[in-house]
Amino acid sequence: MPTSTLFIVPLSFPLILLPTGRITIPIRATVGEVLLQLIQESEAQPIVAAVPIPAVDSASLHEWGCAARVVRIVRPPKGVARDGQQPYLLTLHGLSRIHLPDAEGAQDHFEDGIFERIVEYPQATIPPTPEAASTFKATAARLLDRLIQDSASDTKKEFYTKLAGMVDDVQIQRAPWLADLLISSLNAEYTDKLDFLSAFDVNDRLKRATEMFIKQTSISEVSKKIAQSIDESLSRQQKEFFLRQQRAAIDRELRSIQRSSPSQSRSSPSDPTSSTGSTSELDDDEQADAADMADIRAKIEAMAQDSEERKTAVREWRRLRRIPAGSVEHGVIRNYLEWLAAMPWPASVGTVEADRLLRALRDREFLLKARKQLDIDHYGLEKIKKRLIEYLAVVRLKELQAEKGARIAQEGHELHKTDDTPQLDANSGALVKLEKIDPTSIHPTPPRIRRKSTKGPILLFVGPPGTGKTSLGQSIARALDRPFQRISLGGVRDEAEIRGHRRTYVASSPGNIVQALRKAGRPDPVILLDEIDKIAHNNFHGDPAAALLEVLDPEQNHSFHDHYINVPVDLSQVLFICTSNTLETIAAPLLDRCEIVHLSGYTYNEKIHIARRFLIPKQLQANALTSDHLIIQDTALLHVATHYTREAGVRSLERAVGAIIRHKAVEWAEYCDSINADPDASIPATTALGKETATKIYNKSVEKHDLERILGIARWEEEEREERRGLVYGLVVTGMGEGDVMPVETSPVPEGSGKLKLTGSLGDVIKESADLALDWVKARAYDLYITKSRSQDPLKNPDSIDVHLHLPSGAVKKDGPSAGIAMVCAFVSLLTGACVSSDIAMTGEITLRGRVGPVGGIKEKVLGAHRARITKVIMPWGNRQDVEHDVPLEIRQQMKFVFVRTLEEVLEAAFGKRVIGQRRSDVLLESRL
Ligand SMILES: Nc1ncnc2c1ncn2[C@@H]1O[C@H](COP(=O)(O)OP(=O)(O)OP(=O)(O)O)[C@@H](O)[C@H]1O
Repeated sequence: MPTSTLFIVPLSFPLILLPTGRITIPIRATVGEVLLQLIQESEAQPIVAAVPIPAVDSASLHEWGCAARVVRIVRPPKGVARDGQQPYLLTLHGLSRIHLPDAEGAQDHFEDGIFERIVEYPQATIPPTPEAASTFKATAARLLDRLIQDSASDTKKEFYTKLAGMVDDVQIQRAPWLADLLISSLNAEYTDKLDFLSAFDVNDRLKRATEMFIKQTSISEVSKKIAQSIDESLSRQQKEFFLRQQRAAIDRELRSIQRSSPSQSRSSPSDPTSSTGSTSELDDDEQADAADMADIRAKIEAMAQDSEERKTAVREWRRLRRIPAGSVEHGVIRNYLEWLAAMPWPASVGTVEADRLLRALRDREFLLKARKQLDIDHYGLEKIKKRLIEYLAVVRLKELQAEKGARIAQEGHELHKTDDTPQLDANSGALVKLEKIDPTSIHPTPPRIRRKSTKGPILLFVGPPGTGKTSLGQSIARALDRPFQRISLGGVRDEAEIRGHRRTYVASSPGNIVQALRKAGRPDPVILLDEIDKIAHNNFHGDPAAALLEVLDPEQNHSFHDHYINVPVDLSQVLFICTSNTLETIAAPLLDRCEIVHLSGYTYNEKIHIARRFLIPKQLQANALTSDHLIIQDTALLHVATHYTREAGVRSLERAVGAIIRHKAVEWAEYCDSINADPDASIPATTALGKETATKIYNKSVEKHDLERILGIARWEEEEREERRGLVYGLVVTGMGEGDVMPVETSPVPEGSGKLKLTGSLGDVIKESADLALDWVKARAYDLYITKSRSQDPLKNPDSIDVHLHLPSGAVKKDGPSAGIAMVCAFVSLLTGACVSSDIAMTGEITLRGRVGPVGGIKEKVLGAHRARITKVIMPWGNRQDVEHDVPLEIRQQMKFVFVRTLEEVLEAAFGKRVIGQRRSDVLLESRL
C-alpha cells in the first residue's frame, strides 16, 4: 500500500472533508505561517491530510482522513493580526482517502496544531459492480427528484437538477467518484459521513451512499407529509368555521320561518330545531356573532368599488381573519369594522336608494308642505318661517340640480360603453349609430356617479333660550323628510369629541359628528349643532372650534377627517344648522360661514298662544290627562308668564304649565279614589263634582288665584320701580340674549373732590360712556341751569362732592356703549333734582358733541321693556327702522317710542318739556358747512 508523509490538519467536530469536496477552515497563525512557508518552498500546491476529530471531547484523530490540496491561505490584515490571535483562513480541496496507521499516537502533537505523519493510500482492488452502481444511480435519482420538488429557491433547484443530470450520465467506473461528490454536496448526518469516509472499497462506498440516499429520501418524504398534514388541519379548521357559519344561517332562517307560521312549526315535531323548545336569544351567542360578521361582510361588499372606505375595510377584514378570536386586537378591529360598515357612505348609496332619498324634494308641493309643517310646529315667527322657506327652496333647487348633473354624468358613462361605429340601416339605407353595448366593457357593478356636494348655506339661529331654535331645526328635517340629529356642543373642551380618538387609545371611539351620521343612517341628515357659542377654543386638549370649522366649511367637509374612522368622511350632503344664544363668543371664521337668523323672543300675547296651542296639549299628553280634565284660564296663563317666568322664550313657561298639570293630575287621581271612580274617565262639567260621598272636590278650571297654591309665591312680584333723584332706567340685552330693564343709579358722595366712582362689574366701554356722559353734563352745566357761571364745576360748587354711579346685579359683567343716554339723564337728575318717570326706559350711545347714535338688540330690548311694563322708550333716531321692522305691531301700539338725535331731545323726552332749563341763547349751534 503506497504511503507518504503529510502535514496533518485536524478538522474540529463536526467538520469533515470528503474527496471531491472543498472546505474553508480557520487555523492558528503559527499553522498558517508553516503552511505559507511550505507553499513558498514547493513548486506545486502542497498536499496535506485533513483528518476529522470525531467528537467534541475527543482527544484523538479519526483513523481515516482525506488528502487535500491547499487551495488558498488568507492572512488577516496586518494591524488586526498583531497579537497572533486572529485566525488565518485555509481552503482545502479533497483528493483521495488516506488511512492514519497511528491515529492514537497523534494526540501528543494534536495541541500544536500541525504535525507530520505517515499516511497510507488504500487502493481498491475490485471495480464497482453494475448492480451496485445501478441501485446507487436509482436511489440518487429518486432523492434528487424529491429535493428538486421540495426546494423553494430556484438556485437550489438548478443545482439539484445539474446533479441529477450527472447521475443519469455517469459511467459505472465513475460511480464511486460521483458517490463522493453527492455525499459531500448533500446534507447527511455526521456519523454517516464519517463512516462513508472510511469506505475505501468502491462497492462498499456505493452501498453506503445508497443507504444514505434512502435515509435522506424517507426523511424528506416524512417532513413533507408532516407539513401537508399541518396544512390540512388548518384548512379543516377553516372549513369547520365556514360550515358553522352556514349552519347558523340555516338555523336562523328556520327559526324565522317558524316564527312567521307558528301553527305550522308546532305541527312538525320531527323538525330538530323545533324540538329544542324555547330558545333564548341569550343562547344564540355564536350564531349572533356569525350573523354580525356576515352583516359586516355584506356591508363591505356593498361599498363602492375603489372607494377609500372599501379598501380600508377589506384590509382590516383580512387582518381580522388572521387574528385569534379571543384577543384584544380582534375586538378592536372588529369594533372598527362595525363602525366602518355601519356608516352611510355617500358613494355607496345605490341609485334606487338615492331616488328614495330625493322623493320629498321632487314633490311639486314640497314648499307648500314645508310651510304647513312649520306652521304646525310653531306659532308666529312669520319672518323666520319666510326665511326658512327661502332656505328650503334653495336647498331643493341645489339638490335637484346636483342630482340632474349626476344623472347626466351617469348617462354619459353608459354612452361611453356603446359601439361608436356607424352601421347601415336596413330600411333607409342610411348610416346610423346603433347603441350596442359592448359586453366586455360592462362592469360587474357599474361605478356609481357621485352626486356633487350641494354646499347650501349653514343656518345659525341666534336667540335666548326656549325661543324654538332646536324645534325649528327639527321642523326643517321633517319638511325635508330627513333624519334629525342633535349634537350638543355646550362645554365641549376636547377636540376628540368632534374628531374622535385615534384607534390606539383604549376604548377609543369616533367623534360625535361621525356618531350622529351613523345614527342617522343616511349621508344627508339634518344635524343641529346646538350651542356653538359654548364650545371651548384652543386649549391643551386641542382646538374643538377649529375642528368645527372644518366640519362646517363646504370647501373642506367633503373629506372630513375623524381620527378613529381614519378614512375621509364626506359631509357635503349633510345639512348643518347651528344654534347659539349670543354671537359674541363665536369665532369670526365660524360666523363667516353661517347665515344668521335672529330669534328675539315672544310677547306675552304670543306666549299665551304658544302655551294654548302647543305647550298645554304637549304637557297634558305627557301627564296622561286630556283637555276634559283641565282648563287653564287666560288670566292665569298671563299671570304665570308675567309673574312666574320672566324670559324671552317659553321654556320656563312650559315647565310651569307642566307643574300646574301635574298638580291637577294628583288632585284628579285623589278625587277619583275618593269616589271610587275610574281616573281614566273624563268629567263633563267645569264645576266640581260635589258628590256627597266624596271627601274631596275637583275643579278642572285653573284660575289666577290658584297659582300661589300650585306654584308657590310668584318670583317676579309687581315691579317696585321708583321715581327718584339720580335714578334712570336703561335697557340691556343679557348674555342669554334676553332684553331687560336696568336701573342706572347715581348718588352724591359728600366731601369729595369732583371725581366719578363706578361700580357694578363694568367693562371699559361702559366706563368710557360714563366719563363721556359726566363730561358732557359738566360742559353743559351752565346751559342746564346747574351752575351760575360757565367756569363753575357742578361737582365742586356749591359743595365739593364725588359722584358714584352703580349698575345693580354687580355679579353680572356689563359692557357696551348703549347706556350713554341713561347715564346723562341720571347725572342731570342728580345735579338738578328733577326725576325721570319709572315708566320710561331708554337706550342710546352718546358722543362728546351730544349726538345720539344707534344701538343693537332693539327688538330684544323693546320686548324686555314690554315685559317690565314700561310705557315709553327713548331710543336713537337711527333705530326707527328696527322698531318698525322687528317689533310686533301689538307692542308698538301699546308703547310709546321717542326717537332722538341729540341729548337735548333726550332730556326733553325724559324729564318733560321745559323741566330742564336751557339757556337758549347760549346753545351751541352746529356748523352747517
Ligand atoms: N313658536 C313656537 N311655537 C311652538 N312651540 C314653541 C315655539 N317656540 C318654542 N317652542 C317650544 O318651546 C320649547 C323650547 O324650545 P327649543 O328647545 O327649541 O328652544 P331653544 O331655542 O333651542 O333653547 P336653547 O337655546 O335652550 O337650546 C319646545 O318645546 C318648543 O316646541
